[in-house]
Amino acid sequence: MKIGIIGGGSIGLLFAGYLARNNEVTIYSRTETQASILRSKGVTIEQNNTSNTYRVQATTSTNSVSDEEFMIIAVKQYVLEEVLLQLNDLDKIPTVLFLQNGMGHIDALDKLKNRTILLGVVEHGALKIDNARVLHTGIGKTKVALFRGDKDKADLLVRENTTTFPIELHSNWREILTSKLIVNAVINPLTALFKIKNGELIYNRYFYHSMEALYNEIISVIHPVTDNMWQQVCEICNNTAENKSSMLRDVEEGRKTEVEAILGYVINEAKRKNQKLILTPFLFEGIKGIEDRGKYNG
Ligand SMILES: NC(=O)C1=CN([C@@H]2O[C@H](COP(=O)(O)OP(=O)(O)OC[C@H]3O[C@@H](n4cnc5c(N)ncnc54)[C@H](OP(=O)(O)O)[C@@H]3O)[C@@H](O)[C@H]2O)C=CC1
Ligand SMILES: CC(C)(CO)C(=O)C(=O)O
Repeated sequence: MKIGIIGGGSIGLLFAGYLARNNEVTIYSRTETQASILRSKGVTIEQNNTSNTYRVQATTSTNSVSDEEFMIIAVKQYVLEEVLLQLNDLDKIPTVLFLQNGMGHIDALDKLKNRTILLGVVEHGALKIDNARVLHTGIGKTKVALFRGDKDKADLLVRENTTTFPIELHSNWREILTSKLIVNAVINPLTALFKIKNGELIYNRYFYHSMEALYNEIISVIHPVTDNMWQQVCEICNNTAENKSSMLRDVEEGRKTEVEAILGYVINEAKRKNQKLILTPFLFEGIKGIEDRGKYNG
């Protein structure tokens, strides 16, 4: 199958490498510099002292899409609007899969003309090393569900399921996104503000208590869809113990974070339900403050 991936960051490179084992993959990167490196070197996935390189095609996202059957959108939520406008002929791709954290992208999907739209959540830890290499820091799952269109298209992706790159099909997109939202609302802001790897939230009893308190506040607004949500949060911390969350990495590199799509969404839901929150707005302001300080420090 021909698969396109928009975004050559941690998740884009991880998906490109694993999917290139059996498919023709093209990465649509932001810069021609990265595209040219990818064309000549391929994508290398490093994991547990092993390193595997896969051949891919690459071009920039300002070009028209080719004749891919499947397009995976692996950019941050806050550049999504710009990317969807920029990419010529995206409408022609039959199936598009969105992998963003948070819930900020859902409203934009109705405007798209693609026949099948899938939503996915990624529980892997992945860290881009350079333009062509990614470190697979934690094996998690990718959960995929149909937003609209043809369910058989999701099966095309699920057949790529392996032990190092598990892919599961779920029946309800809202359920998988809600669970992931709770995970990110708890893990990401705490790791970003405390400057710790995901595992420390469970190994350090003080951080663990902070995480429990935040979890209880978040689930008072966003009700879990499974009985074992707390265990799931802890399991993800454990599976990605050596990983820096995407929000911590954004903060360290002075980039904008996805806090608006994650905690911003929780705060809006609380307002809508007339609920008062304490920890969530505190953390939201803390992360926005760090983003703002980045601007002044150049
Ligand atoms: N990393 C992780 O462990 C996890 C990430 N996620 C989610 O996956 C999504 C992607 O995250 P992640 O891969 O970590 O983010 P990264 O910041 O590593 O990658 C995003 C990529 O998007 C590229 N990009 C930005 N603008 C454009 C554009 N106009 N055209 C093409 N590419 C563009 C960036 O290019 P450039 O570098 O040139 O600016 C960058 O390579 C996020 O929603 C994140 O929350 C979910 C679970 C785990
Ligand atoms: C699963 C987790 C918490 C992995 O770090 C993630 O989604 C992120 O960092 O954004």
